[in-house]
Amino acid sequence: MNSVCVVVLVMLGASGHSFRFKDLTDYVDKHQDHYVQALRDWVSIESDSSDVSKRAELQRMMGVVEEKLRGMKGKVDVMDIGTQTLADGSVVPLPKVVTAAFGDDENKHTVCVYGHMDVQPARREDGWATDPYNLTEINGNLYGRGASDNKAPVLAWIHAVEAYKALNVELPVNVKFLIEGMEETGSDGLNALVEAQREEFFSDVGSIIISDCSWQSSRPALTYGTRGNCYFSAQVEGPRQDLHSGVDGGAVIEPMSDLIAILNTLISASGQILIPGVTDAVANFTEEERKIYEEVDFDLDTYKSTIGVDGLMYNNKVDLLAHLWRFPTVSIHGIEGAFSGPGTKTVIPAKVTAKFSIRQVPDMEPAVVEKQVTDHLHAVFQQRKSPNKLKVKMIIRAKPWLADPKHALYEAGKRAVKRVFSVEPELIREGGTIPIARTFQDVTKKDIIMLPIGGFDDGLHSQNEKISRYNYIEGTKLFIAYLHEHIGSQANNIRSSSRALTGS
Ligand SMILES: CC(C)C[C@H](N)C(=O)NCC(=O)O
Repeated sequence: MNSVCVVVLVMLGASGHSFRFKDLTDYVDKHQDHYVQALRDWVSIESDSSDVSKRAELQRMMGVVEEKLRGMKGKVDVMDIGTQTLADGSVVPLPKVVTAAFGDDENKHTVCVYGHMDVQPARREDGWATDPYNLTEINGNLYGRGASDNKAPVLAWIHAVEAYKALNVELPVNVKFLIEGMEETGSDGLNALVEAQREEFFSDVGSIIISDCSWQSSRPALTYGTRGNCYFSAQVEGPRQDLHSGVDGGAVIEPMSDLIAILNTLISASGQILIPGVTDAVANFTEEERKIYEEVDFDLDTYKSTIGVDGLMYNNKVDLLAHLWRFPTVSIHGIEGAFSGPGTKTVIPAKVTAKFSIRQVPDMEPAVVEKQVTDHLHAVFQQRKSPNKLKVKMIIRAKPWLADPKHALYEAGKRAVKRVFSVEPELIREGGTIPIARTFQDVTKKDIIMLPIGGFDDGLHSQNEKISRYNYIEGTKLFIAYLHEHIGSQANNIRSSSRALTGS
């Protein structure tokens, strides 16, 4: 091959499309302060989906996304997904879903970028060093609730498309967006929307991209699996109202004692799930998986110091990663109705409701887990012969998702990572849950790639959540590169190559 051919090939890329990557990334570099300000504006909106008193803010957030996409001249639609019935029976509107389309060239592949605008709760007094809703930059990190999960990644995708348009560079693929506002609480209403839109919005979509997760180390990663989530409430109700522990203590069987006792039968100190049958369906840990885990750049000491603990459940990398990614676990999150303020209130709470969840993996079935957990808790409660009443309810039923990391989409992802970061990405799974991922796979039958830009130490859901300026800006470049590399995989090849593995 002569040098003229080489130069032409570099300019056109493997696909034959011209690709002004340097112009695009220069544009991103020049606009980075503007991108940080956009993130500051978005983080300032308290779009907490778990607190209905914040529902107006969440709706406002969805309106801001809609306006942004309209301003970019996308074909925008706002979809009503109905209402949510709360525990007390009241009904509130669900936040609207915003979709947009950039380009409708039939000769091009169409990707759909999914993201969410809702966040977990955050209050300064939870231990944040800065106001969670005022994005604050310290040493290259941008601190704020939702910064990493998932506002910066959604903005990075929007800015990637914006850069192509601003420089008049033809988008190599048609790009659609689907942005929701209930991800953190189980994507209420979205499953039905995906079903309803299968032959409409999704008809021309070739593949779906999700950037709602994090790297496992400082090395960029591609994610090929997430755990699911069966989230429960267990309520024990006793006296008509709260009692005085001096006046009545000793006479009554306390709801809190009942509740703590049954919660203590969920998981052992060494991490073994004690609910009969729950782990029976878990898929076998294969040698192939073990080999992938061995390749992951993950240091236990760094992990310990990042999360601030002295010891872990497992002391070798492979076992630890396996228990983070592909084995189930039980977490107890909190108790509603319990005294939790400062001071020394001596109350006997009359009604207490525990919240706990089981991160669920292939091949567990939520309906089976629901029955196993409910039967188990009622059986141990019965043994206590308590006069109190127990009610168990499964509130979130999100299935796990698993893809084939050898799929052509992942090859495109690898090339994009290499182009931007000059390293091979690692292939990882994610212990958290993206509830809609599995529905996308099962209902639309489209292939999915998870392309994370969050850092391993971003502190999602925790105090002082952040994303680094580096990850945000280089992540935008990664998305620009991915849109190009995607066509390098040849749309036909992507459409016909092996489908994602399902797991159940
Ligand atoms: C790391 C997760 C996949 C991020 C996601 N946005 C999330 O928080 N999902 C809800 C969950 O509880 O896992």
